[in-house]
Amino acid sequence: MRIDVVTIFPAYLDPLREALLGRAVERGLLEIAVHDLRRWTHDVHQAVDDAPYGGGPGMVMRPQVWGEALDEVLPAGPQPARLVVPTPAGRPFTQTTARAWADEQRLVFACGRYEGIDERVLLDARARGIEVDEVSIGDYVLVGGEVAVLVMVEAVARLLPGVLGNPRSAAEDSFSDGLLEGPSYTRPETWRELAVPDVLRGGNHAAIARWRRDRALERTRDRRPDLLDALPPDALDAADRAV
Ligand SMILES: Nc1cc(-c2cccs2)n[nH]1
Repeated sequence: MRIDVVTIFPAYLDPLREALLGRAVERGLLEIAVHDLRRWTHDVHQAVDDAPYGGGPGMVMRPQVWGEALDEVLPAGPQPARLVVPTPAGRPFTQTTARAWADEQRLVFACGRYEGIDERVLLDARARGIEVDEVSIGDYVLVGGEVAVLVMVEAVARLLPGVLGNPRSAAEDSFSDGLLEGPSYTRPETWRELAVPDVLRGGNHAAIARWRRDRALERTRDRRPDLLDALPPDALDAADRAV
């Protein structure tokens, strides 16, 4: 997978070179290119935004600059690319989104200001046959899209083959079965007079699986009842419903 990010703050994306993602890039499991949007300005001030038509606070990012940037980064023609625009006004980005995008050849992220990018940039991209997704990472407002891109790139990249040490991690993490993950423990067996649950220290794998499922169901019911409501009718068996 190749990921391109267009932003006026390229350094904000440096964390993508660190740790797990940095190693995945070094190993050629994915490519990440970050582009400074100001490269496509032609005025001495390198202006990337302007006052909104119709008035109102803040600034809107100019279509000419974005148009030239995306013409270069996302050339027209038959390429399986997806343009992702983070915005508080977007559709929710979820683990389902991350899994779908993990199958893409190319993802191009456009980091805009909170007040947004001129709508015509998205209309033009769609008119050129490009899939455009406006997505939100949560119901709160950031200043720019860069942090949202870091979140989404990490959520997608960890699903790519070879990126995680143990592929079971991605298969069994929260949301993989529609539930939140339950509590985890490691050594020592007792810490500050708090003991690891006995069942986890025994060798009964069926009992451990049951205990973990029960804790996941309890936690999901307590913190995210909406996820329980969204489960398919046959997702919970009699033992689950007894929790
Ligand atoms: N979920 C979410 C996205 C955003 C922004 C994207 C671009 C500027 S602000 N805020 N909150």
